[in-house]
Amino acid sequence: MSLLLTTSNVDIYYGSKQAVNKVNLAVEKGTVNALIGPSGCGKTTFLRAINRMHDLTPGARVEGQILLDGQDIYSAGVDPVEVRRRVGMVFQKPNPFPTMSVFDNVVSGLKLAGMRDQKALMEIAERSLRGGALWEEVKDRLKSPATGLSGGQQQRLCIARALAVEPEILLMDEPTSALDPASTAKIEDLMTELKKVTTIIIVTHNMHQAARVSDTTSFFLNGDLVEHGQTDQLFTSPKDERTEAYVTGRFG
Ligand SMILES: Nc1ncnc2c1ncn2[C@@H]1O[C@H](COP(=O)(O)OP(=O)(O)OP(=O)(O)O)[C@@H](O)[C@H]1O
Repeated sequence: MSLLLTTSNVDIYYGSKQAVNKVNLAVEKGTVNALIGPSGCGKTTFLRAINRMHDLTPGARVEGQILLDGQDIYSAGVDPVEVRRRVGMVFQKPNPFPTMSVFDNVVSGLKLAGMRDQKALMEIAERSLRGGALWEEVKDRLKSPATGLSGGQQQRLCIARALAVEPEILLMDEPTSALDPASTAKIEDLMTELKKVTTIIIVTHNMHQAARVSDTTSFFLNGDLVEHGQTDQLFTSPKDERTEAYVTGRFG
């Protein structure tokens, strides 16, 4: 295993309000890492810092250091667009581009980057849709509108779209919270496959989901990273009494 992402003393502010305090976290390549904690504890705020999404939020500010493969993604001269290619994101609600076909959704990032070779685009679309466990369901309707897919299929399409540009990290912000149990199970199964090609950081409200899918878990409370560890250890023998209270359902 090798370290892929390291955050050092990361503070995040919205105006004068501090939402994340001095977070130090190390993520190994090829793992699934869950961020858990009660509503408003800063999970999403921290996740969005990892691909410079806060650049787009007026008043938001990130301090400290986030190293991706040894490079500080906030240092001068680093292009945020390139950071977002290296660090993809899947949101709570599936958000395929509504006017585009299934195929065009998957290859949209590559086309934007200037790729025109149809054969290469088709190969990447197939590989990405297979990666998103969606190929068999859509291979005969690649030119149909993406909005014709079910919610669960749309979310797997968004995963395929993220995979098409070969991200080193895939951020997932409660990716199954808008889905039914069968679609949720498909995406949970998929995560185990995805870590062969990328590294996942997932925000989830669902502790059972964190326990099922992740290798490590980080417990956040009031903007602090209270405890980080191997998922089994964190759920069965937490070191901090606040973690124990949360994982045993005493609050949150
Ligand atoms: N754009 C924003 N402007 C101002 N404050 C914000 C903004 N986004 C989030 N916050 C605040 O920052 C804190 C952390 O919010 P965040 O969404 O990161 O929490 P969370 O743990 O992801 O919560 P949830 O589980 O409910 O999604 C909260 O107090 C929230 O109100």
